[in-house]
Amino acid sequence: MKITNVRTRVFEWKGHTVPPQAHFCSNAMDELWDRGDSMGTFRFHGWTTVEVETDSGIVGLGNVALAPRIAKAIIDQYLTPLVVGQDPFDYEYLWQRMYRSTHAWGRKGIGMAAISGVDIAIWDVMGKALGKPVFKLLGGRTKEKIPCYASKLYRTDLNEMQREAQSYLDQGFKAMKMRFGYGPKDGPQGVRENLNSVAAVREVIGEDIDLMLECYMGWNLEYAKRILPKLERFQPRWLEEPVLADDIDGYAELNKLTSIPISGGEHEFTHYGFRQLLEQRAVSVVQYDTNRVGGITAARKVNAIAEAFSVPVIPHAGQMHNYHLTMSSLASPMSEFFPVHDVEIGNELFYYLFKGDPEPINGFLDLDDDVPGLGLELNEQYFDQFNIIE
Ligand SMILES: O=C(O)[C@H](O)[C@H](O)[C@@H](O)CO
Ligand SMILES: [Mg+2]
Repeated sequence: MKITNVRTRVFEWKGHTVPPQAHFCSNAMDELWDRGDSMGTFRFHGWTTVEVETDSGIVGLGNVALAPRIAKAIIDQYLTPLVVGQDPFDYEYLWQRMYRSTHAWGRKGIGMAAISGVDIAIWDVMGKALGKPVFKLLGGRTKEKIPCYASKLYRTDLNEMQREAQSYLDQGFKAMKMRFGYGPKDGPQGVRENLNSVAAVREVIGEDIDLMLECYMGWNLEYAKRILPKLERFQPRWLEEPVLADDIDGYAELNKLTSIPISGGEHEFTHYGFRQLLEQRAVSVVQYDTNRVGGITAARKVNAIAEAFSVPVIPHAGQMHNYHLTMSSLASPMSEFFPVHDVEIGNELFYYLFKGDPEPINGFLDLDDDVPGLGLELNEQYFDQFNIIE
C-alpha cells in the first residue's frame, strides 16, 4: 500500500457562538495589562482535517485543532512531500522523517501539531486496512469501558455553575472539571472568588465525586503557592496548568508543595517533552492531546514512559484520537469528556465537524471492537455552518 495524497481542509465555524464572558477562564493572557477578551486567543473555532489517501482506496482521517491555517500550510508544503509514495505501515519511519526534517522549527507547537494530524490519519489508514479499531493495534481493550469526567463548568454565576454541576450528577458522571475565573491580577478578592466557586460546586456534588480544578496557565508560581493550601480542604483530584507550560521548575515545586496533585501536558510535545516533565516529577497526571503531542506514534511512547513512572495519563479533550490511547493502556485510567453544547470555547466544535465519537452513559464511554480505524467520519450535516478552505 502507498500513500498517494494528503488532503487538508480548514473548517472555520460561522454559526452561532455563545458571546464571551468576563472571567470565563483564567489563562496565560491574564497577566498582561490589556484584560479585554483575554480568552480570545484560546478559542478553538476552526479545525484542520487531514485525509491521507492511498492507492488501495482507503482514506485515513486526522485532525489538528491548533492554528488551523498554519497547520494546513505546514502539512501541504512540508509534510505531504515526505509521506506521499510511502507505505503507511512504515509509520515510525514516517514520523521520524517528518520530525527530523522539520526539527529546526517544528519539534514543539504547531509544527508538531501538524505532524500529529498526519500521523493520526496514518493510523486510521492502518486500522481500516487491517479491519481493526486503532486501539487493537496499540494494546487492545484494557477496560470494559472508559470512565470519563465531564469537563466544562467555566466560571460564571455561582448558581448557574451549581445547576450545571447538578446536571452532570443527573447524567451519572462521577467526576467533573471546573475552571477558575480569577488570578494574580485580581488580588485577594479574586482569591475569594476562586475559593467561593469551588465551595459552591463542592456543595452540590458532595465529597464522593471527583472534582478537578483548571487554571489554564492563568496563574504564576507565587500566586499558586499562596492559594494551594487554601484549596486543600476541597480535596481536588488535581489542579491543572497553574503556571506557563515552560515553567517546569514551577510545576515541580507546586507538585511537592501540598497534597493536591498538579496536572499538565496539553501544551507539551513529544516523548522528549514528557520525559523531562516526569524526570522532574513536575506533574502527577499527564495530559497530552494526541493531535498535538506527535500523534498516536508519539502518544503511545508517552504512555509507556508514564507507566514506568506510575503517573496516570488522562489525555486532554477526550475525542476519538485520544480515546484509543486510553482504551489501550493501563497507564490511562480515564478520559476527559466535553459536553455537547452551543459553540463557546470551541472544544465542542469537534462534534459539529466529526461524527462517530462515543456518547457517555453514566460517566462511561466505550469503543466498538468491530469498527476499523478510529471510527470517525466528517459530519457533513454542519458543513454549511463552516467556511471551508481547501
Ligand atoms: O483541559 C482542558 O479541557 C483545556 O484546558 C480546555 O480545552 C481549555 O478550553 C481551557 O479550559
Ligand atoms: Mg486544561
